[in-house]
Amino acid sequence: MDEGKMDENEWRYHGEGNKSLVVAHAQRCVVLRFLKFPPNRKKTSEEIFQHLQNIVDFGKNVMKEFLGENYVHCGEVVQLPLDFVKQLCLKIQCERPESRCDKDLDTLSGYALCLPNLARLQTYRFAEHRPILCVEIKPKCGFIPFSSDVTHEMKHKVCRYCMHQHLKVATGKWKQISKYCPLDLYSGNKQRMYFALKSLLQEAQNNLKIFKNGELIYGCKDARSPMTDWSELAHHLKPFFFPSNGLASGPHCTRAVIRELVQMLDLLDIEGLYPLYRRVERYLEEFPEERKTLQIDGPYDEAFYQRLLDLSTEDDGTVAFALTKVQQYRVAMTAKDCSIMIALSPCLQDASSDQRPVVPSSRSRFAFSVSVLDLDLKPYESIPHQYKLDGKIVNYYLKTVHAKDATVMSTRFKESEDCTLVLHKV
Ligand SMILES: O=P(O)(O)O[C@@H]1[C@@H](OP(=O)(O)O)[C@H](OP(=O)(O)O)[C@H](O)[C@H](OP(=O)(O)O)[C@H]1OP(=O)(O)O
Ligand SMILES: Nc1ncnc2c1ncn2[C@@H]1O[C@H](COP(=O)(O)OP(=O)(O)OP(=O)(O)O)[C@@H](O)[C@H]1O
Repeated sequence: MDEGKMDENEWRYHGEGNKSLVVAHAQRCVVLRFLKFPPNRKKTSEEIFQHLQNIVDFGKNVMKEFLGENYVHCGEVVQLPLDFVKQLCLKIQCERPESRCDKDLDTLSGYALCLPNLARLQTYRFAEHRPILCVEIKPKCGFIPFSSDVTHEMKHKVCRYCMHQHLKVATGKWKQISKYCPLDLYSGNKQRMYFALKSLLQEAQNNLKIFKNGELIYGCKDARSPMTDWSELAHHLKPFFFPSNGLASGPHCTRAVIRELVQMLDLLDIEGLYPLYRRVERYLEEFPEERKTLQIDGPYDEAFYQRLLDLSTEDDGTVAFALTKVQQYRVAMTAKDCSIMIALSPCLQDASSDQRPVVPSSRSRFAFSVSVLDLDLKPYESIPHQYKLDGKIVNYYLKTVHAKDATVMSTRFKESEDCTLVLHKV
C-alpha cells in the first residue's frame, strides 16, 4: 500500500464493532481498521500509535502461540495522510448503523491497522473471478465455569450467553431471545452444532454475519435495522451449493480453532478473580511506578506470554500470583469475544493438486481459509465492570426468568434453559 497516494474513493465501509471501524479496499484484499472513541475522549497520536502497536504485538507474541500461526493475522500499523482519513470518515458516515454512532472514528492521529481482508481467501493468492462466501461467527464463551469460587448455583447450569440474552432483551439491545447457545456449537455433537447454526440463522444478533464477495448479505446491524431475510439469503447461496444440499464446512473448521481452549485461561471465574484484581490494585495504589514493570499496559512480548502458561490455582498470597491470574483472565476475555471468519470459494475437482485446503461437500468442493479476528487484549480496567455485569446478569436471570419458570411450570426450566443438556427438542 502506498500511503502517500491514498484515495478515499477506493475504499468502502465494511463494518464496525464497539471499538473499531473497518473499511475495505474495493479491488485489493486489504482492510484498514481504525480505532473509535466517544466524542469527548480524545487521545494523543502517540497514545493511539502505542495502542495499535500493542494490538499487533499481542497478536504476534500471544495469540499466534495459542491459536496457531495460520489463523491469526496481526497486520501492521500504518500512518495515513490526515486529509484522506477525514474525507473517508465523511464518505462512510451515512453507512454506519445508528447504534454505533455514539463513538467517532479517530481522524486526528492518522494511524490505523492495515490487515488482510479476511472475508477473502487467505490461503492462496486471490483470483478475482472466483465467488467468495464468508461466514463470520462470534461464538462467545463456550464453557460453564468450573471454579469453586462461583457462588450462584445457576452458573453451573445456564451459560453466561444464555442468561445474558434475557438482560439484553429487557434493556432493548435486541428484540428477541436467541436460541443459540455457545455450548451447542462447541459440543462436537452434530445435532447440537446443527441446532446452534440454525439458531444463529434465525436470530443473528451480532453473532453471525455472511458476506458474499466481501459484501454483507446477512446479519443484524442493530435491533432497529435487522437484515435477516432468509429467502434473500437462499437466493445468494444457491449458486454456491446447488446442486449439493447443505453447508459443508463451517462447524468443522470452527471446531479446529476452538479446541485450543484459550477461553479456559479463565480458571477462577470473575468471582474468584475479582479479589485478586483488588490485590493488584492495592499494590499499585501503594507503588504506582510498578505498573510498567508489571506489564499491565504492555509490552505484550515473549516474557508476557511465558507468564501466562502458569496454570496453578494455589494462591500463595503474592501479588505475582494475583497478577498472573489477572493477565490470564484478560486473555480469556479476549478469546470469549473474538470472531471466527470462514471464507469459502468453490473450486474444481483437481484443486487439491494446487495444495490448497479443500472441503468436499456432497457435490461441490470448496477451498477455504479460517481466521480469528478482534484479538485485542481486554483492558485491565474492564475487570470491575465485568464483575458488576456478571452479578447483574445472574441476578436478573434468577429474579425474572427462573422465578417465573419455577412458579408457572416447574419442569420447564430443565427442558428449555439448561445448557448442559445434550439434546434439544427440534
Ligand atoms: O460483556 P459482553 O459479553 O456483553 O461482551 C461485549 C460485547 O457484547 P456482546 O454481548 O457480544 O453483544 C460487545 O459487542 P457489541 O458492542 O455488543 O457488538 C463488545 O465486543 C465488548 O467488547 P469491547 O468492550 O468493545 O472490548 C464486549 O465486552 P467484553 O465483555 O468482552 O469486555
Ligand atoms: N481483517 C478483517 N477482514 C475483514 N473484515 C474484518 C477484518 N477485521 C474486522 N472485520 C470486520 O469488521 C467488523 C468489526 O471489527 P472488530 O470486530 O474488530 O471490531 P471491534 O470494535 O474491535 O469489536 P468489538 O465490538 O468486539 O469491540 C468485524 O465484525 C468484521 O466483520
